[in-house]
This record gives sequence, structure tokens and C-alpha cells, in this order.
Amino acid sequence: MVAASDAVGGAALAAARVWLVGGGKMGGALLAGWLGRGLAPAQVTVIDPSPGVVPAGVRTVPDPAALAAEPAPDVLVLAVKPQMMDAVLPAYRRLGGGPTVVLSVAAGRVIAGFEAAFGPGTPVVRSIPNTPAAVHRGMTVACANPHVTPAGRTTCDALLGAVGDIAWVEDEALIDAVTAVSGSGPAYVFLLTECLARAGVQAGLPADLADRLARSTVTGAAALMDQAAEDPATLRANVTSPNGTTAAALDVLMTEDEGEGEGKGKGEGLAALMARAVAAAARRSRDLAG
Ligand SMILES: NC(=O)C1=CN([C@@H]2O[C@H](COP(=O)(O)OP(=O)(O)OC[C@H]3O[C@@H](n4cnc5c(N)ncnc54)[C@H](O)[C@@H]3O)[C@@H](O)[C@H]2O)C=CC1
Ligand SMILES: O=C(O)[C@@H]1CCC=N1
Repeated sequence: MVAASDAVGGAALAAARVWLVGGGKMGGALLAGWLGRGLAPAQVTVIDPSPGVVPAGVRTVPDPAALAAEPAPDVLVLAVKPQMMDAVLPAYRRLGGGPTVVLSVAAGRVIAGFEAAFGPGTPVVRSIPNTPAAVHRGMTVACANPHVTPAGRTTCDALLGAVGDIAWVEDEALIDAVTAVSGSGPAYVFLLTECLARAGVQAGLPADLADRLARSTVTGAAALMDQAAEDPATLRANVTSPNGTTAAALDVLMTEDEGEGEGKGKGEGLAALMARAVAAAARRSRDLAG
């Protein structure tokens, strides 16, 4: 795993000409990060028939036909839904086989699919960011094909690293599990927050107080985990007094009882439930391969 140094990455980011296909939640979060880290708005073009909020100075076109006479960008970032990728790619075929790096953030869509769509020799990076990118706390994992040059990799590292942390992997097969853990993971944390609030109401709290407690507890625990030297298991142990209240709750969350018959799975602990959820997400990522 290699990350560009800040100075090298900053220079690569500032020099990049980028076309962003899909300016929705993920594309928009990336764009905000790039501009925040010094990419001039004039160097980015968003291609989207119905984009989210596009910052001032960034050109937006609804259709790539408007760009037919323009020189190829350094990086073509693909941030449309995986299911529409096949319909979108043919319009960009002319960018294949040259120096333009095709940088996908789409779940499931494999490097081989992009190589087939853009032709031999096309540099391709497959990556999976996550929505905390919107607040510069993203986690992205990326994988490059052999046609990506060191300079192309540095530029992609700078683009993806502009919204948070980045790791590179050599084995593309890992990306399905990455998608299931860090790509989809924020949703699991939000669900945990929702469940904690609902449980608080069931335990007698007013709804607004339960919401506040759940949210503040999750963000506070995340901040502690971010800053503390201890690992999560030690932080958990620090909350748990012998025979105290936390131990009573953890007995429920950590008891692995798969049950039998129709209600199977009802009594399983959080670890088994999370393993099943992550496996389902990874399976879905593999299903989305094009
Ligand atoms: N939302 C998330 O948490 C994550 C999303 N991703 C990936 O990011 C990609 C985008 O997802 P979201 O931003 O969540 O979806 P989104 O629906 O917010 O954004 C998709 C954008 O594509 C645009 N679009 C539709 N047709 C188009 C076309 N022909 N040409 C150009 N743009 C077009 C839409 O107008 C929309 O703005 C997906 O492939 C997803 O797998 C990856 C990691 C996390
Ligand atoms: O749900 C999805 O398919 C996308 C990819 C990871 C997060 N959102």
C-alpha cells in the first residue's frame, strides 16, 4: 500500500484536468474535497443530466457530446450507479487506450469490464470511497491495473485522498469485501444509532432525548476511538464494569445463539449478525460485476 506524500499529491491534484461523470452524493462529495484541497474549479467538468449542488466555477454539461471536440482529461472519474454503467461508457470510448486514467468509484464494477469497454492499454483504477468523504473523513480503497503509470497513480491517490484516508491493494478480489466493510459501513453505524434511539424510547425516554443521546454517544465514541491509543476491544472493556450495566447489555449482544427452525437467527449475537450482513454486501458487490 502506497500513498503519495502531501507535497507530491498536492502538486498532482492542482495539475489534474478531471471529467466527473455523475455529480450525485459520491461524486459531489469528491468534488467538494478536490476543490477544498486546491484543484481549480475550471479544471473540472461535471457531466450529469441532473447533478446535485455543483460549486461555483465548475462547468456542468448534461451530456458528453458537448465535449466531443475537447482534449482528453487526465482522469475520467465514473460516479454513476453501477447498473447504468454499461449505458454510460460507450460515449467515452474515445478516451480509451491513451494516457487518460479511468477512475471508477462504482460498487461491483470490475477492472476487466472497464478494460473491455475502453480498449487495450487503458489505465484503470477501481476504487470504493464512502460518504464520510463529505466531511473529509472518507475511507477509500483503490486498485490499479498495470497500465496506470506512477504519475497516474499519484494523481488518483491525490484525488481520492482529498476526501480522507486511502489504501491501495494489489488484489482486486479484496474490493468486494472492502465495499461491504467501509463502502457500506457508514449505513450500519447509522442503523445502530437509529436502533439505540428506538431502544431508548422503549426504555422510557422521550423521543427527542433518545435521539440526542444515541447520536451523541455514537459520534462521541467514534471520536474517542479516533484519538485513543487503545484498540476498540480495550475501549469497550473500559466501559464495562464487572457485573455492571454494560456487562448486562453485552451479555445480550455477544451471546451467539442461532436458534432453531423458523426463528433461526433471532437470538444470534452482533458478531454473527454483522458477519452475515457483510457477507451479503460482498455477495451483492460480486453480483454487480459487469
Ligand atoms: N453513496 C455511497 O455511499 C457510495 C457510492 N458509491 C458508488 O458511487 C456511485 C454513485 O453513487 P451515488 O453518488 O450514491 O448515487 P447518486 O444517485 O447520488 O448519483 C448518481 C448521479 O449520476 C447521475 N447520472 C445519471 N445518469 C447519468 C448519465 N447518463 N451521465 C452522467 N451522470 C448521470 C445522476 O443524475 C446522479 O447525480 C455508485 O456507483 C455507487 O456504487 C461508492 C461508495 C459509496
Ligand atoms: O449501496 C451501494 O451499493 C453503494 C456502494 C457502497 C455504498 N453504497
